[in-house]
Amino acid sequence: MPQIRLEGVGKDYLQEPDRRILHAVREIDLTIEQGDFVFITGSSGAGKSTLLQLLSCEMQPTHGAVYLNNINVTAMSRRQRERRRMCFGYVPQLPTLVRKRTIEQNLSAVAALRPDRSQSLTARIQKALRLVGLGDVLQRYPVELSQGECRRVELARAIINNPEVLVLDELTANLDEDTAWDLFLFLSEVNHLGTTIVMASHAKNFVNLMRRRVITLVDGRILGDVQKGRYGDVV
Ligand SMILES: Nc1ncnc2c1ncn2[C@@H]1O[C@H](COP(=O)(O)OP(=O)(O)OP(=O)(O)O)[C@@H](O)[C@H]1O
Repeated sequence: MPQIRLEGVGKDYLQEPDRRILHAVREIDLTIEQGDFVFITGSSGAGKSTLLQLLSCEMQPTHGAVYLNNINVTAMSRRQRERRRMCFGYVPQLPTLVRKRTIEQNLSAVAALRPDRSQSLTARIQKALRLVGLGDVLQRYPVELSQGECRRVELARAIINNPEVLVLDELTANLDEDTAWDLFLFLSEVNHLGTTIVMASHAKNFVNLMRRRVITLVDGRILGDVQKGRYGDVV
């Protein structure tokens, strides 16, 4: 049974000021199995971020349905959908750390959603930060960290509740090669332990080195879906 299945999924946006309808994602049929590592590639505006938000139930489609473990999530109430969303760890494209909160406060809001009696919140936060290669930054504010460190904090927040699926939107954009490579190696290990990873990326070199499943979007449609693919593969 596929972990995630999209059937005829489309997303339209109403564009201001002329109220033109933009078909950002069109009639997508897609299945993702538990343990897959999938790159979503395509040029700017191809619909990658929209597709990630649709498949992780962050956004409702205009057409079609999203199934998680064969259950139609699109047909659920908002509250039921939000509960299902707990199985995802999501790092959006734009930074989302709250500037006026410490790193500990930023992570504890998410960690508290899935309490674990065997460990304190602080211990869990420290562990997640260590896993992504960060030292003691608990009492620091986002503005006191580099861009790469902030991305790592966002990744730590995404993994803290042991999600079944990690959905990552341009996690390594604007990071130096060493930092990006460290993150790709970390993600390989997480995937090896069974977590599904779906990642939008422009990082051509890394996509080519990793040789995982590569989905290529063009104008909101899937043009290529290649196992052990390379950036831009369409067959
Ligand atoms: N909230 C929105 N309202 C209106 N149009 C939107 C909205 N979000 C995205 N779009 C448009 O939908 C299309 C797809 O956007 P999306 O962000 O999914 O593409 P992308 O492939 O992730 O692009 P990039 O690589 O630049 O991040 C673009 O033309 C974008 O301008």
